[in-house]
Amino acid sequence: MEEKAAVKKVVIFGATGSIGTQTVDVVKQLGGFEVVGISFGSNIEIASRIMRDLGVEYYFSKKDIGFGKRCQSVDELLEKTSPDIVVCAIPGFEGVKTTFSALRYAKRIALATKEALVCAGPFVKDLARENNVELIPVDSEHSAIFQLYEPHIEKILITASGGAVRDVPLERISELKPSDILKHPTWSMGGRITVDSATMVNKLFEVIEAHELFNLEYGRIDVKINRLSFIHGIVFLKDGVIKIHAGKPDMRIPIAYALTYPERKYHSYVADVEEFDLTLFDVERERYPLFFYGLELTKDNDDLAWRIALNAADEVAVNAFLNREIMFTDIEKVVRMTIEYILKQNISVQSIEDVYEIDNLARSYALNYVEKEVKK
Ligand SMILES: NC(=O)C1=CN([C@@H]2O[C@H](COP(=O)(O)OP(=O)(O)OC[C@H]3O[C@@H](n4cnc5c(N)ncnc54)[C@H](OP(=O)(O)O)[C@@H]3O)[C@@H](O)[C@H]2O)C=CC1
Ligand SMILES: CC(=O)[C@@H](O)[C@H](O)COP(=O)(O)O
Ligand SMILES: [Mn+2]
Repeated sequence: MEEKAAVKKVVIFGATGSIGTQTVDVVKQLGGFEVVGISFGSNIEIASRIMRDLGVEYYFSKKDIGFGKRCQSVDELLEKTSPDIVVCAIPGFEGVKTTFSALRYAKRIALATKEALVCAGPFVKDLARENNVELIPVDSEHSAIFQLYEPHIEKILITASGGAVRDVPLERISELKPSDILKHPTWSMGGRITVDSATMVNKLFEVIEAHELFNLEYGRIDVKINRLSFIHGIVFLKDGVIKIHAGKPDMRIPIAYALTYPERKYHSYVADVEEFDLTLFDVERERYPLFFYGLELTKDNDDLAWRIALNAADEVAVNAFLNREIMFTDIEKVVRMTIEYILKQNISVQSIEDVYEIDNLARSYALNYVEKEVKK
């Protein structure tokens, strides 16, 4: 008789967000997974709904939701729940910190928080190896490459949608407001990543993420625009074979794969040939200056310092933009100036403590720069 697989215990960090709530949908369809704990920021309404709906016992948040068992820290949440899988889906540097916690307790991390690999890729990978933690990407393009991956790779390609600015005349981009930039053409996501799609800082993060996950030199990672986000990733093998990963944009698919890997158990809509969009366009240099600025930096600087500064400054600038304190095009200034400041300090990142220190330094610089030089 076939043995029944044990139910897997899951903790979701960032449960009330776009990835978090889609993870809840997936778990409900799949069966065989029990959400034993969640963390969230301030959305008590959605958190309460998830807790009740799934019968979640533990949570961590600065807010008290009035029922369930509230933990005092992320570490306590992980200690109490002993999860098999942690879904890391908190954006920004807070997401980096909580991913480090997950690396000490989980057997598998379903990683949406790409910032962890951008700011601290080598440390994240070392800890995963030492603690025997499987690191499975959730980011759609990286899930695609992960699913296609085999040795003998010549190069890979990940796609970009082009974000909200892709069809806007260049001279009008600076006028765009948060409500314009938050209209993503293909995906429905949280605020930070949606703005990052428009600057293509998201794609710069993803190039770095692919470099870390698949140990590929930057020169072997290509980016093209696919307007419907129908193609997610392409792997070019040395024997001439090209493998394409495609399908309608739906984050539930990579989330489910990260939970069920190496099996596939999730059911979703299957696109018909009439819906295929296999056309790829070049990324325009003038439209996405930060993306190209960052790509230049990958060429001769493999130290982490500029990457930590990139994330910190972008986080500060995107917040300021969403709060209507700076213009969309000011994001570029804040990020460039902060990276240049950090590069001048000539700090080599040797430890996780250094990562925290540089984040602090870059964040303070960026905040000050926004306040003194760019605020409207
Ligand atoms: N959304 C997507 O399709 C994709 C997202 N990603 C990555 O996944 C991550 C999450 O993105 P997304 O789901 O879109 O983001 P959202 O903004 O939709 O959700 C963020 C979640 O994190 C919580 N949160 C935010 N700040 C804190 C904090 N300081 N402490 C504790 N919890 C916090 C929020 O809580 P609350 O709302 O309750 O305050 C919310 O639950 C990001 O790293 C993003 O780059 C990657 C690929 C695709
Ligand atoms: C869904 C997902 O993986 C996002 O990271 C996506 O890549 C964002 O869209 P852009 O291609 O516009 O950056
Ligand atoms: Mn992506």
